[in-house]
Amino acid sequence: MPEVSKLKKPDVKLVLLGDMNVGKTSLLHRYTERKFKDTVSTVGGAFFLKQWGPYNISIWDTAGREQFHGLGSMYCRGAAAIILTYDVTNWQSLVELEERFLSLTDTANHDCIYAVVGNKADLTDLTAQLPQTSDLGDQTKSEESQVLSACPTPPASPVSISGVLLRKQVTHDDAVALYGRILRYKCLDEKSTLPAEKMCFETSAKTGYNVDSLFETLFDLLLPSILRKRNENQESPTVDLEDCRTSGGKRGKASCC
Ligand SMILES: Nc1nc2c(ncn2[C@@H]2O[C@H](COP(=O)(O)OP(=O)(O)OP(=O)(O)O)[C@@H](O)[C@H]2O)c(=O)[nH]1
Ligand SMILES: [Mg+2]
Repeated sequence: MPEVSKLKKPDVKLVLLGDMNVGKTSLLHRYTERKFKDTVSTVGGAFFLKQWGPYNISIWDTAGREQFHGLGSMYCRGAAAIILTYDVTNWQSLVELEERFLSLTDTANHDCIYAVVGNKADLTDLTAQLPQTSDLGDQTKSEESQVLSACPTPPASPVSISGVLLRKQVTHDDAVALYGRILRYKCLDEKSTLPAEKMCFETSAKTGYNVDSLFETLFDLLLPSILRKRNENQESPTVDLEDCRTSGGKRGKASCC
């Protein structure tokens, strides 16, 4: 797997959360391996280390199945960024984020960054069906031009290249509204935190649509956390047990609101 190593010490932790079948594992495969592969439903969780410039970012892919729910808060402990993933064709997958997954983030860092991500956009949007240039070799680039020349302007009617588009069940506005509720749950001021327009994405793990943009936006936003952590480690090379106990100790919902 390119740029992925299991030996280096991670600087920060990013966690993918969301219901089963929304495409968390596929998003990670697409980003790390540049492919859309067959997946099996994740058991427990899986860990990848991504080298981002001189920094190492651990990315945790978690299981969405209810039976693994208890593990979620453990995976979120000390997280610097959490991707809350839903499926744009499945309204319930957005509801589950709020009802089942949001409370798991209580163990994340107090300054954790949240992204709300609607995956499988290729099923509902024509633009998300076009292959992403960054993922294409020369041969596939010419295939892309064929697709583009066969479709010089996007058709007005919802007819897709690969078949009939599905009805979008979750709109961008629904995701933005959820992002606002997440900020309120976290007792964060909307004016002083990252804006919803920047933190709500629609992606397709299948075509690669917006996948690099999602991960790389988050990595850039994580830079201050990484630098702070590296500074702290240089200043105090000894282990602070109190800090260890509370590093994931985000204030609980009840205590902050
Ligand atoms: N059309 C389309 N299908 C997708 C996309 N992403 C994932 N899938 C399909 O959705 C199914 C579930 O994908 P996974 O990546 O295994 O989902 P998951 O969220 O990791 O599921 P759990 O591990 O059970 O929590 C698979 O059949 C994927 O091929 C996408 O962007 N577009
Ligand atoms: Mg999975």
